[in-house]
Amino acid sequence: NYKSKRSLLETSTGASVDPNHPTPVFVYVLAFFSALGGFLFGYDTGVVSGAMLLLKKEMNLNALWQELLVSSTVGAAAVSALGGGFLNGWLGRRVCILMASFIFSVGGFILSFAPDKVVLLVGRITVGLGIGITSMTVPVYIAEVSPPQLRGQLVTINSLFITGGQFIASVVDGAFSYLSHDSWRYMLGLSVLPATLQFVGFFFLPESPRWLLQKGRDQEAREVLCQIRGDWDVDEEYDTIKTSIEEEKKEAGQGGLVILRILCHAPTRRALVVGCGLQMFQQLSGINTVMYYSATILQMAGIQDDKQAIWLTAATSATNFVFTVVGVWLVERVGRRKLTLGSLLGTGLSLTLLAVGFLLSAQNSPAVTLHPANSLNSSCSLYGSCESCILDPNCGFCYRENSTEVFDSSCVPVNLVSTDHAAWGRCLNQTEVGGGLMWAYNYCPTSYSWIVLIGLILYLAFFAPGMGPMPWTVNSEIYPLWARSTGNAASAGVNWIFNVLVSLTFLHMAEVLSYYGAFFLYTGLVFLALLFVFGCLPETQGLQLEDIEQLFSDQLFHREFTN
Ligand SMILES: O[C@H]1[C@H](O)[C@@H](O)[C@H](O)[C@@H](O)[C@H]1O
Repeated sequence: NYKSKRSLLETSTGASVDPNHPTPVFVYVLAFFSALGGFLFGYDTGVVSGAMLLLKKEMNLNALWQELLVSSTVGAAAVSALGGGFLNGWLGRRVCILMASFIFSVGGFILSFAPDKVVLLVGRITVGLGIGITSMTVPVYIAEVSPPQLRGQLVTINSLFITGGQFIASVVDGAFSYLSHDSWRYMLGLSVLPATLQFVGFFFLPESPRWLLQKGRDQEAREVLCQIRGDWDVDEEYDTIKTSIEEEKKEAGQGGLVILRILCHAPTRRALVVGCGLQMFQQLSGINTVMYYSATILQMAGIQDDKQAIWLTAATSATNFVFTVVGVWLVERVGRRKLTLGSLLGTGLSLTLLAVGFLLSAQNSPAVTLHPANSLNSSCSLYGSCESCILDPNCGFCYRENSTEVFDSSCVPVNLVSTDHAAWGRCLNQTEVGGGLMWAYNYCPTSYSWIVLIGLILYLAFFAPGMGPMPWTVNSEIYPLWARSTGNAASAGVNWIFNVLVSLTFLHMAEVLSYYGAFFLYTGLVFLALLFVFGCLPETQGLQLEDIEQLFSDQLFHREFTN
């Protein structure tokens, strides 16, 4: 069974894994420069929301262009992650990282000097191409240079840099939003700095010894191993990698498309199912929806100053970042499997709480009491409650409130240039109106907001240590060397494809199912994920990469997991 197989593996390679042996500082340097790729991934996906608030006014962007500028990056990342597998196997991890940081720098320049929206789109696509390659290469590189007992932690640091990048992006968005003219150029262009740092750094850093050995560059591989293992005896690790490459050649054959060989060879096929499944479920848990709509969620919770919205997003990404630190700390203490299972359970319960909060708010949604004369030719006038009003992206809720109730409320069209105001009427220029008049776009005043707020914080606290980083960490280790680039490319591609799908469908889904329906749906998906992980994910902690394939020699869902 699984447990005895694991202990067998531990004794077969245990000799080379001495947890008390000091790890050379050089490995941390490698991990740091690689994880700058994670930082860029996080920064460039995170910075766009704040930049968009300014861009849509300055460049007069309609909804389609806003959507294009946000989603094109994620779409391009999907394409380049899939293509990155081939580049990775062919040119090596180091050249791919150099290439990605170069692409990031070029993208950053294009974005900061963009004269119009078309050039902006080119810049966003360029940056996306960099993100895709980075997202699949960096975890592989870190996993391949790390000693087994530190591998989980070092690869998870890359995820910490992703959430760190998202956090810094939201702080930069907040800071530059005070400089009105052209400040989006700084927001989007700042990523050139870490990209250049990574490019220069990687000029001096070595290629992965495993890739070198696979390409028959044995001498170089041995030199790199000596460099990254300090005064350890590298003979055993060197021999294990070499033998496993030879065995792999015999077992899985050599010719043909790698993806077909992965699919025809049962253990790698199972690993691919696990890897892609984890990445799919990560996105289906709704992380990016929760992060993106966190400002709205917090507004519902009573913080109604629009100027603060950008800082509220920073608070959310800070929470995501801080709890990823917990993941880095736990991954080598409790292992990948328990961490992921615990995280999913907590995420599912928090989503239930979020959904219940939204449900109670919807059921107690304030009624529309005023129907201004000129609203009759707009669809907004048809809605009878705040809930149905705000689910229509063209409408907002204009109202007064005292300490106990909402009154004098109407549903009116939103100003399409700035959703901070109505298109006409009492809430046309909210700042001048005063007198207790409020404008709510995307949310309703509710007294159940505290449930939603607690749900949001718990969601991030549970998601960030496990389901955030583990799909990346596990994918970096479950494939044998010959299948590693392709396996990671496929699973990273799945991650990006589901990222696009979830973000493009959320608002439509909310229109049909309302917010609580959408969150109940995510809850259901998370419980499915729990079953999937319970049945399929073996523990890879502490094992040498070359031994992990054996964990997939049994059927998925049929294993006896005692861990
Ligand atoms: O692991 C990361 C992380 O959790 C991010 O916060 C999220 O935006 C990404 O989509 C995900 O891949």
